[in-house]
Amino acid sequence: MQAKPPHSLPVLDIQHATVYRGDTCVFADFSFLLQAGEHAAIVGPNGAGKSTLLKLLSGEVHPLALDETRLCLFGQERWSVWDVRKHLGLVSHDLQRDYLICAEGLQVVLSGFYASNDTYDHQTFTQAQIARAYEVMRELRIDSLAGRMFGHLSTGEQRRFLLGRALVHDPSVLVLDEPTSGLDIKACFQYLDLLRTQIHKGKSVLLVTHHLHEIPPEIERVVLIKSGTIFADGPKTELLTEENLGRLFDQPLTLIQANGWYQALPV
Ligand SMILES: Nc1ncnc2c1ncn2[C@@H]1O[C@H](COP(=O)(O)OP(=O)(O)OP(=O)(O)O)[C@@H](O)[C@H]1O
Repeated sequence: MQAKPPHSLPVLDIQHATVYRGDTCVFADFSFLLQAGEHAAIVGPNGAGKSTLLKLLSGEVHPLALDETRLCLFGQERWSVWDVRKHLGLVSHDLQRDYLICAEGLQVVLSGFYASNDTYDHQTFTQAQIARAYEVMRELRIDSLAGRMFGHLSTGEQRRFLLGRALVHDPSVLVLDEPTSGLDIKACFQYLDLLRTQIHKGKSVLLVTHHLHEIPPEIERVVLIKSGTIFADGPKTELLTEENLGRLFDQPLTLIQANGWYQALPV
């Protein structure tokens, strides 16, 4: 039987996962499926388990080894860190914190090839890899900043470099953790514009957030999670209601919508 190409297999298939962080059971019997080519926004309040889900994908945390538990990436139950890096472009806030402030922009993007927090003497880069890094920086409009130190860049510019780091492998899926938090309106809109370009180029996007305004119109599926449990999963147009979001965040709110974008306001 011919093996299916990775792009036609489900990106992510989690079945019956129970996950602990320290003594806290974050997920009990958690299941989630993301098909190839699909986009989804996982929306939940602080402490819902969003970061834990991302760490499950990056291999930083593991589910309990129960008979009924399955965790497949691109159809594979066992994957190497290398496979994850190549197929999943992970952009998380931890990176922004951990990054060496003296790394130059180009090094930040190149470090994606090694999933490290800087480039080091023992790492070598081919001309093709360097050319790819410049291609990504041009696409993200940060090529003129290639020689600037990461610590001397604005938060918006830093975010774009971290997106570049994730894109350098040309992964089929981008996984983003609250990508625009901390950005001003212009930087936020610029970032979302770049993200939408990636979606239009065919990348799947899994966005984890508690900010409704950063869910681009192209992401049509939302998964509402609270206390490690999915309480709704389906079309954004049906699930993003004042009632559902009020229950999700334990906070009455007014929901506004324009051109496929959403925003929550106080009542
Ligand atoms: N290292 C840890 N040890 C013990 N408990 C943890 C640890 N990390 C997270 N938790 C707990 O796990 C639960 C889920 O945390 P997680 O960080 O995944 O939530 P989150 O949805 O990402 O929250 P936020 O939006 O605030 O980032 C929380 O109750 C949190 O206190």
